[in-house]
Amino acid sequence: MTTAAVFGTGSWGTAFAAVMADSGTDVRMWGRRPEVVAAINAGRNDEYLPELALSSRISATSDPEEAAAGADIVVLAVPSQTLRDNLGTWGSALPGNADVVSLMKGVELGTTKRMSEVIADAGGVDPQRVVVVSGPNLAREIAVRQPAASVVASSNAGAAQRVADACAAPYFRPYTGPDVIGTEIAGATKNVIALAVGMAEGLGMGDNSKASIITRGLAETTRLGCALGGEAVTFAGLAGVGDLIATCMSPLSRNHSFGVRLGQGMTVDEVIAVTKQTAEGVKSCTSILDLARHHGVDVPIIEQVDAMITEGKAAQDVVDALLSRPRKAETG
Ligand SMILES: NC(=O)c1ccc[n+]([C@@H]2O[C@H](COP(=O)([O-])OP(=O)(O)OC[C@H]3O[C@@H](n4cnc5c(N)ncnc54)[C@H](O)[C@@H]3O)[C@@H](O)[C@H]2O)c1
Ligand SMILES: O=P(O)(O)OC[C@H](O)CO
Repeated sequence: MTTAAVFGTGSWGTAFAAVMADSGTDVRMWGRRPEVVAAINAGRNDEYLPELALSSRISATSDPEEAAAGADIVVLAVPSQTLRDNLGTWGSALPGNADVVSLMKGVELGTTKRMSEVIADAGGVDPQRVVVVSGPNLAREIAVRQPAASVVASSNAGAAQRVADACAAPYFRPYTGPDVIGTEIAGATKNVIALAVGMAEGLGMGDNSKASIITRGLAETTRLGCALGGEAVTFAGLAGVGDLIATCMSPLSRNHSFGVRLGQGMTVDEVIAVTKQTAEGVKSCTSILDLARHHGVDVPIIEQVDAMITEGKAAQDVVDALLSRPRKAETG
């Protein structure tokens, strides 16, 4: 019997806990808010996933030691920019022999580290034990057991296989792979492209415009990921184009919805004020742009999203800037 600990009781931490429970894995969740912990122990997490009745295989605690004790797999699902501080607080509770899974889709501000690098760095975890799960996995669809697939990536094939075994459910199909860098860059960057697509939708643009941003967004995501050491094939797969389509097209995506509001004319601060959950692209656009500049990669859409988020550039000016760039060959 596999036992997993899930750190983070938000949408995806809870939905992934439910997937693992449906796979036959016992799950203990750690949450910082006592009312959410109590709700989970009563079989619900209504604040994040009101449609989900939790399995009796899932329990919760506010004590990180209790959550992690004896876990074969530790799953991390807190907002990306909080991971380092969290690991500083409870990283020492993680069992030395557990596989450590990142569900997070962000790049750390300041350091430009991917989440697997932060886990190794701040959690003292051997990179051979780090696994990344990423794909078209909108939590609210998974919570009602709609079929979806995902990528379980690790440089250690055994670790990827163990995690895939612990989350394979009748409606959730994990595919293993070795490309940690590509999987993480694809997951973090699609959030930024979804902000741009949402912004276009908010301006009243239709499917041609959105498909154009998605496709050119995939081109710059692939360029960046490959420059960092990722494999091009990853960007054509579930963690790449699969997640990009889901996030850019779905009203369930927080990043997409954030972009729609910007396109409708709200300011960044106004949107933040009405956004309760994590929209990772809002913070990671700057760290991803920093990564791209450091590696000399041209990322015009990410650059414009960053200007919209950090400088308050107007949505229409973003569109004008993108359309007035010098023309070039599509593959260039
Ligand atoms: N929701 C999805 O559909 C989905 C799917 C795949 C991946 N992800 C990724 O999973 C990660 C988590 O997203 P989510 O949807 O669960 O977010 P969420 O906003 O629903 O939940 C975040 C959780 O972290 C907690 N939290 C917030 N600040 C914290 C802090 N400083 N310390 C500790 N805990 C803190 C919140 O209380 C909440 O329990 C993100 O990187 C996201 O991109 C989300
Ligand atoms: O709601 P978002 O925008 O964080 O996207 C959720 C997932 O990453 C989709 O796979």
